[in-house]
Amino acid sequence: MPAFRVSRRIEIDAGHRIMTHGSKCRNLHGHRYVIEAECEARQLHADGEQTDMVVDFGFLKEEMMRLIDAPCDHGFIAASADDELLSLFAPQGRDADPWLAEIRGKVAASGAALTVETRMLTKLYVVPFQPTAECLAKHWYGLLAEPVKSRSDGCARLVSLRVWETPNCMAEYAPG
Ligand SMILES: Nc1nc2c(c(=O)[nH]1)N=C([C@H](O)[C@H](O)COP(=O)(O)OP(=O)(O)OP(=O)(O)O)CN2
Repeated sequence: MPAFRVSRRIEIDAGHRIMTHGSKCRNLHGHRYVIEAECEARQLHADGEQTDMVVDFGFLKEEMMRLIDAPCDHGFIAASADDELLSLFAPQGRDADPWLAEIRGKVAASGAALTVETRMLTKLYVVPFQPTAECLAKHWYGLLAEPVKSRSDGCARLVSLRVWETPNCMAEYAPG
């Protein structure tokens, strides 16, 4: 079946580590992540402000900035299971255990937790998985799928979400 596809990229800077990695990715390090959302529609909008579009690139950018850039850019992305790492971020003068329990509660309830109530007031985004490119692609796909549908008045669907960690390394999530 023929279809139209459009895609939009944003770039963010964020730190992470893969605690189970056998080599250098165990270290705290950062990436300029490139994130690309691809959307598809069988038919273009027939009328309104998105006439002859799958979804307005501007709407797609707004949603990617709200859901991905705002919580993660210039932040640190951490796995909720990474006790050693999270203890480094616990605010000074506070017992780390209740702080961590609160964050894990938010992760369990909402799928992720954003806080700047940390040591050095660092922006911290905690997720219930290891922050590999694959898992981040699936996570961001999950956040973006519904807004793509609603901002396109049901015309478009999110086909895939790609995450480049480096110019040479990309992971894609596409539920099919
Ligand atoms: N399948 C995956 N493999 C790796 C991931 C990942 O998310 N999914 N992540 C890492 C590290 O985080 C690392 O930053 C990237 O690894 P690597 O290719 O070794 O990085 P380079 O700096 O060598 O990349 P180049 O662009 O080739 O210089 C490891 N593996």
